[in-house]
Amino acid sequence: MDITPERQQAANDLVAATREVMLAASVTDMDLDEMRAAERVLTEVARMLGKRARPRVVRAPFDGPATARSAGPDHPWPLFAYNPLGIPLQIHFDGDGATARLTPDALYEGPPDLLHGGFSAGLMDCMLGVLIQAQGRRAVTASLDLSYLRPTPLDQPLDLRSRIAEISGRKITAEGWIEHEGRRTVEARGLFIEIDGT
Ligand SMILES: CCCCCCCCCCCCCCCC(=O)SCCNC(=O)CCNC(=O)[C@H](O)C(C)(C)COP(=O)(O)OP(=O)(O)OC[C@H]1O[C@@H](n2cnc3c(N)ncnc32)[C@H](O)[C@@H]1OP(=O)(O)O
Repeated sequence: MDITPERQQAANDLVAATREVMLAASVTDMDLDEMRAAERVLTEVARMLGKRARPRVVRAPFDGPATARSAGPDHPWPLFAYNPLGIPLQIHFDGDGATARLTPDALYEGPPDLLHGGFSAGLMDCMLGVLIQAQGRRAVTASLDLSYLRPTPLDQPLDLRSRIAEISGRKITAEGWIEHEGRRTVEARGLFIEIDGT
């Protein structure tokens, strides 16, 4: 990553604040005038930040997850620290497995009071894909199968887990699941194919 630690921290803080704004803007029940005033402020902020922009969101280094994995389970790897659209995760690695804890808020609602299934799929793709990345392998998702076993609630802590199931040449199969209060709500199985390049 070609930015200094101070800039990384400032970018992470800005993204975290943006996420707060996204949630507040989605659920606000203020008066019309106040909403319009907030919109003007946000438009101005967007103009200010957009004066000098990169073509893409900052990428974390490829070997970040592997470094976190070798440092042990107490050194989580942060995901989506640079992108407010992603669901931020702190992924802990332990050998061939990964875990993360998340409390999804109103931004991630699908059915009333429940986590949107598309977000569950994205979370699983990340839990599986980053675990593979943490083994030092460059791989992309070829297929991802999900079973939605029971509804996944919002505003409650969820445990996300993944593990490597099988490696055969370039093909890596990984499994993952989402748990609420010890019961699985979603299960996933993904096939990842190793690729060349960066
Ligand atoms: C450059 C970027 C660097 C990135 C560095 C990593 C960054 C890490 C970030 C992690 C972040 C979180 C994880 C996000 C992960 C994504 O979101 S990845 C984005 C979504 N995925 C994609 O865009 C992939 C698009 N698909 C492709 O590029 C190509 O189809 C693939 C998957 C590379 C395979 O193409 P290919 O290399 O030509 O493979 P091919 O030789 O046809 O097949 C190889 C084997 O795989 C099997 N296979 C291939 N596809 C399938 C399939 N869909 N179903 C079943 N079997 C299949 C074949 O049957 C074959 O099996 P064998 O005959 O060897 O037994």
